[in-house]
Amino acid sequence: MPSTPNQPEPTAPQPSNDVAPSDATELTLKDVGEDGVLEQIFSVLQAQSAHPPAQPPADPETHPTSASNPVAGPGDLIVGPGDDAAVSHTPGNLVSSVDILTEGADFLPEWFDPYRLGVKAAAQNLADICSMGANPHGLLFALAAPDGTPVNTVRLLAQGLSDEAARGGATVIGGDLSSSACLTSTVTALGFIDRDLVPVTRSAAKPGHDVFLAGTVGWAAAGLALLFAGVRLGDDPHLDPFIEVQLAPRPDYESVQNLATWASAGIDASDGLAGDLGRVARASGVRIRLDETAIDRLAEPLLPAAEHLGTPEAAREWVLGGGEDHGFLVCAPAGSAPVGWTRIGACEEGQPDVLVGDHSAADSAYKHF
Ligand SMILES: Nc1ncnc2c1ncn2[C@@H]1O[C@H](COP(=O)(O)OP(=O)(O)O)[C@@H](O)[C@H]1O
Ligand SMILES: Cc1ncc(C[n+]2csc(CCOP(=O)(O)OP(=O)(O)O)c2C)c(N)n1
Ligand SMILES: [Mg+2]
Repeated sequence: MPSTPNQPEPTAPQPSNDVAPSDATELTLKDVGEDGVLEQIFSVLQAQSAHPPAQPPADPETHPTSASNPVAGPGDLIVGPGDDAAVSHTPGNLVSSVDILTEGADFLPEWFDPYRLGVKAAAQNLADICSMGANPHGLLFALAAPDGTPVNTVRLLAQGLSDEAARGGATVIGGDLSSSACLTSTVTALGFIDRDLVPVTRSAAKPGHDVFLAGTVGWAAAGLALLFAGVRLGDDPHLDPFIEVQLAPRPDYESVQNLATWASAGIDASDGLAGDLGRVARASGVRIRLDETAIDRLAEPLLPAAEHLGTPEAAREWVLGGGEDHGFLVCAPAGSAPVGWTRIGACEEGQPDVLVGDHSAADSAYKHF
């Protein structure tokens, strides 16, 4: 039976290879020009494909995701970055998604960390592909940045993106550059699903299904609250893991391998567990009842962060309402989830809703506007 969800390892992801920052370290995008920036990005991506990524140590007890055994992606890249478009030899049906990270809405300059932002840009897109039951293949990296941005910032971004892509079984296959008043990274992810498999959509939950979680929920929200309160990585080792998940979420890609063979409906929890399940409930026409004991269990590890901020009740709120960990939520027949998944509730007949006790939480998803 599925047990405790995987805990993120507290170790920070680090740039994986020994690419020298080059003599362009102090130079800006304006100094080197568009071709110069591209050269820098390509050198990071090429070094990446020459060296398999070094992985932060994972504790197999708490983090079954085998970081040292990246998920193998489908398809072969025939033409990579540097031409008008990438060309891939691909199996299966195409699965595609895009997500934006923008200064102000998704991170603040006060805690901007380019390597980790690259990881986050890859993770949030790979999670969308995986939650459909597909295998990631490639990422397209569109970057708009002020012309005074250091070139090394872009190198680190590309490296974080590329390292996390490798962890998810994908590669960076192209992108675009533009100048802008503030930094915006837009990543498009492409993946594939076997033609004989049914994609895991939001609309296929049925009364009688159990609801399962792989990965974490609430850690990124705790990290965000800490960052807003002025806490930074390195200030307190007990708080670092939360900030780490906010800055560089690392979804449990291993658990979603073969998802389409056993799960019916699914979503990655980017906007909050209850709100995202609300989307599943509405799309499927089911009522989801969450197990309060499971929610309390998920809240427990967040208590150090909540107590640090003087708001112990926040732990539960982060679990139900916090996004950005990119934990995976699926609805599937009881008993069908493999090891690594935790049962957190069930689907039943009724008005579409997400119930925690008597409380409806279906409309709590994070909204940009
Ligand atoms: N600007 C847009 N144009 C077309 N479709 C969009 C746009 N923005 C969002 N969507 C679609 O709306 C749905 C919900 O988007 P979103 O909330 O961003 O999903 P997710 O949390 O999976 O990233 C997705 O299918 C997405 O493709
Ligand atoms: C400065 C700042 N404010 C707020 C947040 C919180 N936040 C931003 S986006 C988001 C939800 C997910 O983002 P979205 O871009 O909508 O991802 P999607 O649902 O499309 O996958 C949250 C909780 C943050 N990370 N940084
Ligand atoms: Mg989106």
